[in-house]
Amino acid sequence: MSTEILEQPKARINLGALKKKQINIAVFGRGNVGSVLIDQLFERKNEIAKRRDLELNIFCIANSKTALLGQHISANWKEEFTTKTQCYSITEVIHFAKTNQLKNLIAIDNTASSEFVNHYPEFINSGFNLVSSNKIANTSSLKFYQELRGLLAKNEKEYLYETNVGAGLPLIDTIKLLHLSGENITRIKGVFSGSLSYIFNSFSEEEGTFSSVLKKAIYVGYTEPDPREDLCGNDVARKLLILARELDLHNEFEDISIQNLIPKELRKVSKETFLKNLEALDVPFQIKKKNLNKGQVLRYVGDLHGDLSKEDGAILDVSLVSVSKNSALGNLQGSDSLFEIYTENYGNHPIIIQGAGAGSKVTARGVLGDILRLSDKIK
Ligand SMILES: NC(=O)C1=CN([C@@H]2O[C@H](COP(=O)(O)OP(=O)(O)OC[C@H]3O[C@@H](n4cnc5c(N)ncnc54)[C@H](O)[C@@H]3O)[C@@H](O)[C@H]2O)C=CC1
Ligand SMILES: N[C@@H](CC=O)C(=O)O
Repeated sequence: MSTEILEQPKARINLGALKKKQINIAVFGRGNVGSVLIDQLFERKNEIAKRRDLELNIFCIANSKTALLGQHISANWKEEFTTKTQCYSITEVIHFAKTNQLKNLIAIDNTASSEFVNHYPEFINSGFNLVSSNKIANTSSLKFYQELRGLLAKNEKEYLYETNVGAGLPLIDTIKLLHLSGENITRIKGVFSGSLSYIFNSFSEEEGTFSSVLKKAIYVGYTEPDPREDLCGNDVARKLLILARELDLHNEFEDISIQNLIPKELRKVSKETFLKNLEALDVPFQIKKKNLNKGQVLRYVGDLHGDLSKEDGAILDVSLVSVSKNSALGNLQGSDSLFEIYTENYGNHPIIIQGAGAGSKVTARGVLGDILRLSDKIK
């Protein structure tokens, strides 16, 4: 019997040359979060291409006034942004995507602008998916919120916003899954703000004035573009409302009871005047600190409670409280947020999610996570 050695057939398919799925990204807002996100995208691009067969391509980078548009923007974007930008409108960006036949589109909203949110429907109708760190769309009227979801479903588009609550922490996804799987969430309580966590953790422990700690929080990028949004409680209130709506509760922003931390005379002045007068906060907060009992510290807390099984049964409170230094909330360090999620089956032992609740790096990483999640969903 003779044995024939068969020659191995030559591979006919060059797998390396197979086209990767190209995801075309327009980034709006190139401030703290936006610019770190763009850098992270360029840093991770090759690794992601290798591991996920995805080509993440940025074709637009814009701030409030000007935009850089190009089929493939390079890692040298900062320099190009100073030399090659143009005034733009959203319609022009959409037109650019159409004429260049760009598919698999994602618009990223890293602004804090309500005006920009008004363009979401235009993006969706033009074939864009959305990712946002901006919390405004989810905290506008319930009517807008529901219509947006209707429009997304009609156009088979996605909208991800994991960084809206807890920056890079996996919070919204966890709440969504618990709720969808039928685990009854009965209460969510905690320190929702990274900046206010940092401010009260430092101020309660250290000798410095309130304004000096606040200035540092602004400087490192923990606060909102207008820090009054944090200090007046709106930012924490928004986060509370976003979580409430994830649980299908029908609350409006006006339903939230909010303790405003800004002295009355500084609430309506311009941002510049406010920033020049931060020292006006020193005495009121020094008094609050002095009035604390031994072993207590200040924490700014959000609380979603009441009857969460009824659409209109929830109570939403945002307030400054004194807690024992030895409690979970009292123990917080740095800019950590802490979310206690109480559910029927977990009883009195809440699921706890804790970690940095603000900062451009963790937030940008969370936005990048949403881009990757969305890229997987795009067929
Ligand atoms: N800083 C943080 O730790 C976190 C921030 N966020 C959210 O991220 C968003 C951005 O925050 P930052 O980067 O700190 O703000 P930033 O003030 O540093 O940057 C905002 C950017 O948006 C641009 N912009 C404003 N209006 C615009 C418009 N109509 N069209 C296009 N661009 C516009 C500005 O020119 C600027 O480039 C905010 O919505 C904030 O709530 C969310 C989680 C954590
Ligand atoms: N200003 C916010 C930033 C994240 O949402 C905060 O302090 O938590």
